[in-house]
Amino acid sequence: MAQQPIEDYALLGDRNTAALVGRNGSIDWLCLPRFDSPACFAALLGTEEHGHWQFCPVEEFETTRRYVGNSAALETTFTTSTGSVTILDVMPIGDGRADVVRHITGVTGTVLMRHEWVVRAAYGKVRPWVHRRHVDELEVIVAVAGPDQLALRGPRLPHAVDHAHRDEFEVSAGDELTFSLTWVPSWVELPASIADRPLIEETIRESETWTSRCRQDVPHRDVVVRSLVTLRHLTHSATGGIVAAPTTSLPEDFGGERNWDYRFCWLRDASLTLEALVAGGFTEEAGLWRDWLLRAVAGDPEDLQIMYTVDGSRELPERTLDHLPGYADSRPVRIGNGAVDQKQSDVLGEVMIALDVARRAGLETSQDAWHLQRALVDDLATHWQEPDNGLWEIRGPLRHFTHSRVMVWAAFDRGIRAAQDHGFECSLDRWIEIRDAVRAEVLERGFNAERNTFTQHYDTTEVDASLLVLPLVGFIEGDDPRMLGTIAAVENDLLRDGFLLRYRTESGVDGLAGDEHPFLACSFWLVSALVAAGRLDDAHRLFDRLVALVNDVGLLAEEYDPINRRMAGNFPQAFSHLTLVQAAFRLAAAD
Ligand SMILES: OC[C@H]1O[C@H](O[C@H]2O[C@H](CO)[C@@H](O)[C@H](O)[C@H]2O)[C@H](O)[C@@H](O)[C@@H]1O
Repeated sequence: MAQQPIEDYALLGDRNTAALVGRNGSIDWLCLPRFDSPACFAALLGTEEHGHWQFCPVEEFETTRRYVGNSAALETTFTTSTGSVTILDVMPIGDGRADVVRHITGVTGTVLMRHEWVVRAAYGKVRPWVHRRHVDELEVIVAVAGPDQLALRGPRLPHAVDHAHRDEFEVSAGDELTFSLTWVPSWVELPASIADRPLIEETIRESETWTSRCRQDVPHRDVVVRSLVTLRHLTHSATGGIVAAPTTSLPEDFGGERNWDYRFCWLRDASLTLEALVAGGFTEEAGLWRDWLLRAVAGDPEDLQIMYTVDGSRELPERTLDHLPGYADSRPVRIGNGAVDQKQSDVLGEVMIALDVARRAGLETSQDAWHLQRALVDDLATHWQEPDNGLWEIRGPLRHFTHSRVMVWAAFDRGIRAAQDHGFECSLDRWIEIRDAVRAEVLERGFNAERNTFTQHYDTTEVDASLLVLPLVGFIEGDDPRMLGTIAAVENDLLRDGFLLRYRTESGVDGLAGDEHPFLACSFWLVSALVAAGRLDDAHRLFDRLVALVNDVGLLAEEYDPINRRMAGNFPQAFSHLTLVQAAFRLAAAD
């Protein structure tokens, strides 16, 4: 099987797009030029035939890897019985182009290396037209398919065999070889190679400078910093849009149908990412995203979507890619996301909280920004009582999810706060009336006195991990007896081998076949809720266990399968990393 375990992948990125490279030196996923463009390497969801780019020893080898400092440059070391070799993989920040540079260095002895380059357009479906030509007197292999042009450069280029390009060569201690892949539109002249050392070093230095701003006093600072770097690499630098993950259809249930495309900007995930970045001291990024938001949701508030593409476009129709067998045979492989048309009433609450957090961190608010927020909250005031699909995007009948109702409360609460603190104009009395009404409604209909817990929705006694957010957004004190009861019920019903499920799939609430694994963001929310409840030792213990789940280069998927000890779902996922950061800062504040 071409595919590696999910945790065996590492992320490369240039903040326009991202690649996943395995411990076997194979880049199995790369969408060019943007996160949500079609993949040219799609072996992650199929076989090597669907596109990959690999350097590795021919003989048996062991792998160790690390990111260079706090950068996204990855150094992989292969050790064989005859010697060792490192590969430094980096994606320099491009301007209208995208590049992957792979710098090979012989460290000890001599190692026979294999090189395999298989390019496929349209997610592994289309063989491009591949030819050799000279650019600036150097030989280049060029692959062209429709709008895409890819050029492979290097000191020795592989040979065409069976619709792939292959080579073998020896690397001895002290040898250095640099290969590069460049993408530009097919109608543009190929630019010069970018594979020079100063540029790689500049890319690394820039990241070191960026991360040095992260405060020192957080537990597991190295893991927190890697999470922040990961969130940064899920942010599209030109537009400020933040993707939920750079992959599609890594399964929540191996062999099952719970496979979704996360290469889009959810208002919820992006708002929470912004809060995490602000908590880490990165206010500039918050400004970039705030401007993205203003552009994306500009227009009639009634047309607000729960997600957009990274440039703020509205169309992301869901369809299946039937030519791909899927990761571990998990089908269908989906691109686009049907949840775009859902009603998720929590979203405006998350947006208003993020904008509040950004303002408090010193980000200036313009009257234009306020007018937009006021229009959105005013619109909510006309339909705040309606049921929705909830934050888990449940594809069934609309319900009154307690978490959604609380986030409706939060939207009004933060709007009122902004108006009172900054003297902004709004229908203050009406907003206060609704805020208080929705709070009273949640306390009456979203709380089950018999079980002493808040419930998943108004017509059930089931619980849901999203209830842990209630004290975190200020709806209720963390040590209120109703919240202590909710934490106890969530722990009782949803802990699986010490990690938290979102909800019990057996209840049938999501209408999908199969099961899912503990959802890492929910487990980090439990850490934060335990801090708020004053159970600091428990919070630290859980945080230590969760942090131990990161892979060898500090990355987390959406879910974790504690039985088989493997990651599940899209990877790396912003939700997991942002809740890790938030939990770390809450622990730091409480210590
Ligand atoms: O579980 C079903 C849903 O799963 C995806 O949504 C999840 O990921 C989103 C992005 O991180 C997150 O915002 C949401 O809260 C999660 O439930 C998928 O995108 C949905 O289409 C699917 O229904």
